[in-house]
Amino acid sequence: MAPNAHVKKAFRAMNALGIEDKQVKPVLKELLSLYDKNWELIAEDNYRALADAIFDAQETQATQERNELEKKAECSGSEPDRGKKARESDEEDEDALDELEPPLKRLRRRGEGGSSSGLNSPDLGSHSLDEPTTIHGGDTAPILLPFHPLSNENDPNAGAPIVPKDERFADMPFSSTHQDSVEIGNSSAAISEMENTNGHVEVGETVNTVDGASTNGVPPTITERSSEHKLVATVAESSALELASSHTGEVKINLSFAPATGGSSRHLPSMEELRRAMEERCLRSYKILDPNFSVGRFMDDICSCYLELATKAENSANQSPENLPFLTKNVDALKKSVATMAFASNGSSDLATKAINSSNLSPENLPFVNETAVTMDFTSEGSNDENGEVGDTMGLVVVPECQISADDWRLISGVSDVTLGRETVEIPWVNEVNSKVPPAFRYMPQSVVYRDAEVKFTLMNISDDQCCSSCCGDCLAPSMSCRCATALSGFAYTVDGILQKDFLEECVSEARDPKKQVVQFCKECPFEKAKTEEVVEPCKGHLKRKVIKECWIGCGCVGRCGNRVVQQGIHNKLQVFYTPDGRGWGVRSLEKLPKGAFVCEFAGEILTITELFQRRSEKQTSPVILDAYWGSEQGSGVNEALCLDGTQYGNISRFINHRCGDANLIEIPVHVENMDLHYYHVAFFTTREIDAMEELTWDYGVEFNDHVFPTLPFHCRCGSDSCRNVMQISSEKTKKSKKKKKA
Ligand SMILES: C[S@@+](CC[C@H](N)C(=O)[O-])C[C@H]1O[C@@H](n2cnc3c(N)ncnc32)[C@H](O)[C@@H]1O
Repeated sequence: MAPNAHVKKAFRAMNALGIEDKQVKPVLKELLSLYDKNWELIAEDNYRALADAIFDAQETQATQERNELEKKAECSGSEPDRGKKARESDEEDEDALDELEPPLKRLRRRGEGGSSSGLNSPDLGSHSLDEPTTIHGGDTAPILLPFHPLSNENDPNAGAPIVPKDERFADMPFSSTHQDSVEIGNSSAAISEMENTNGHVEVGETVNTVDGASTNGVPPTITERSSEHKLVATVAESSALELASSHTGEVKINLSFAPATGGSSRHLPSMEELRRAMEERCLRSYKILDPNFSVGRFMDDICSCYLELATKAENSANQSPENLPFLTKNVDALKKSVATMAFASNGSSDLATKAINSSNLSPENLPFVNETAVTMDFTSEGSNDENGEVGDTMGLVVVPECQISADDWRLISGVSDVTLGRETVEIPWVNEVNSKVPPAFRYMPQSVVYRDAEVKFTLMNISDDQCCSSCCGDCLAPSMSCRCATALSGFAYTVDGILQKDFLEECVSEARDPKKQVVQFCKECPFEKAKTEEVVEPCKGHLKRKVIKECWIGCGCVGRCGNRVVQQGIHNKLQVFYTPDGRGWGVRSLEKLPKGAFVCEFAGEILTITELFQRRSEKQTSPVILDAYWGSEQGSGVNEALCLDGTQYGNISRFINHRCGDANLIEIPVHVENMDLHYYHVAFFTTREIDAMEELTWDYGVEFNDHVFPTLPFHCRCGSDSCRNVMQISSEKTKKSKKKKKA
């Protein structure tokens, strides 16, 4: 059978990148099944997903081959002349590495060749990175943006969440894990990581008006300015690195450490190091696939554009601020900034705003890191006054510290990874519904004690029966009799790193099937006590749960032991997206997940229940109560009854929405560090196979007729057939109509 047109096109696009058919075929096959033959998704962004997948496959293969090489080298290593051998093997390794790298990556790294128009028409063999930085005009390659599946005219559902498959149980039970509501988009209340970072950033551009004579003797990397915001000092550091410059050298981009952060004592990376690192990152983070792309040239282009725009302004009669290139296109940020004041003094604040809006310069491509200052250097005619105040012509524009709100900052910086690089995988966000950005919070991959919670991970308190010191290698190997596993009733995980089928089924039925539930009652419930009401109410009961014990540092096994899953962190491709049906942000999986797969844990501040109640009067909370052992023989002291609050400090799980009864995730207590009954990790696992693009949900355990803290009521839109909110509303209606009839 002749290959269909889709297949042909895909092959052609990959061939254009120098990828052979035999490399394309297996990956395409996999992708087709993963995307359920959705060619639209595969073809999006010039077959970006396919190219990505091929690179990933090549990288995996390369790593494997490299590991094998290393292993072989280790085995055959001989003692004499070690230094020379090591040097030689380093060089060989580098060469081998180069050989193993995907061809496109190699090209990009060395600046050999490239295409002139992205994936469709590569033109290998054009500019080298080492060439003079004079490439302008139309031959710059397009930058492919991160993959955000968008709905389109033909397929309005593309990118929309796939409604989870039903997996119903009769009569929805009470669950003792509660989740409070989080105010959507209430970013001003929460502390933002970005705000924090912003506190250190000095972002500015200077358009100095110094004539040629006055610049004599000033090194080209030094910016002339006299702002009270001390950008001069920042750039005048001898450790400044010149990143790029315009063809004529009039415009430069310099990078230096801010002196206040002690940056001057750091190692100053070389241009080559920086370029390599950035190009790797561009490939990884932004999926810039065009072989012609080079960070160096991109920076040079910024300089050239800057010069072009400035020259235009110079030539125009009024030097309109519209022509000033801003490092921000966010109006609100500048409304509050010195920039606005500067223009206002000139009677041009609205023009400043226009200028901001018209700026196409994307700051995400500039190094806006918290310890580093970026400056642009431009020399033209005119003058600044001595105090650095902005004169009548082009002026210094500085966004001062702490003036930009978190939302502004995210808009400006285009931060697309909600984890801020704190997980081993990036988790992008996308909003195809409105212009909202994710709420502000500080991302932390692990829970951290807020203040009083008694959580100790001392080596002293890991008793022998809580670790497997006599194990070695992988505890899941058949010959091992691992204590961690035997402390409970056997291993929860399979060798593939997913939950054992039986274990999962039991967890699900224990949580959802009233006949299987075991509810424990406290003599004095910490929760009821914390309410500080005159009469302490009786305990409402806490669901007993199956728990997992993973191996940890006291154990003799290897880090890759199969009984270490949750502690390895998130590894699947997830995305935060804005739900189209009024549930705010949610999380979906970008790839198919098997049943029983670990997705993420619920990380947040570890609070005592007392702290939770104190906090409740001041802030919104989003707690998960760690009550799996409450009501068992071991009582809970005041500082031992704990919960996790992910509202202000948390991880991706704070975005996971609720679904009544048949959610596709289940939370399972996992002991990692020890078997402390008061603190454990709460890990989410899939209850069934998950499709790519399907939203992930868990049952918060909220009772919609229970208006008692911590369950702040929300109108449930989970859409489940067993929605407790819908049932509750209809039962209330029935009651009301019965009452009416009686009356
Ligand atoms: C932990 S947050 C989940 C993330 C949240 N959607 C957001 O935008 O940040 C919980 C809040 O999300 C909303 N939410 C979660 N599940 C919902 C559902 N099934 N129906 C309506 N709102 C829901 C409620 O406002 C709830 O208080």
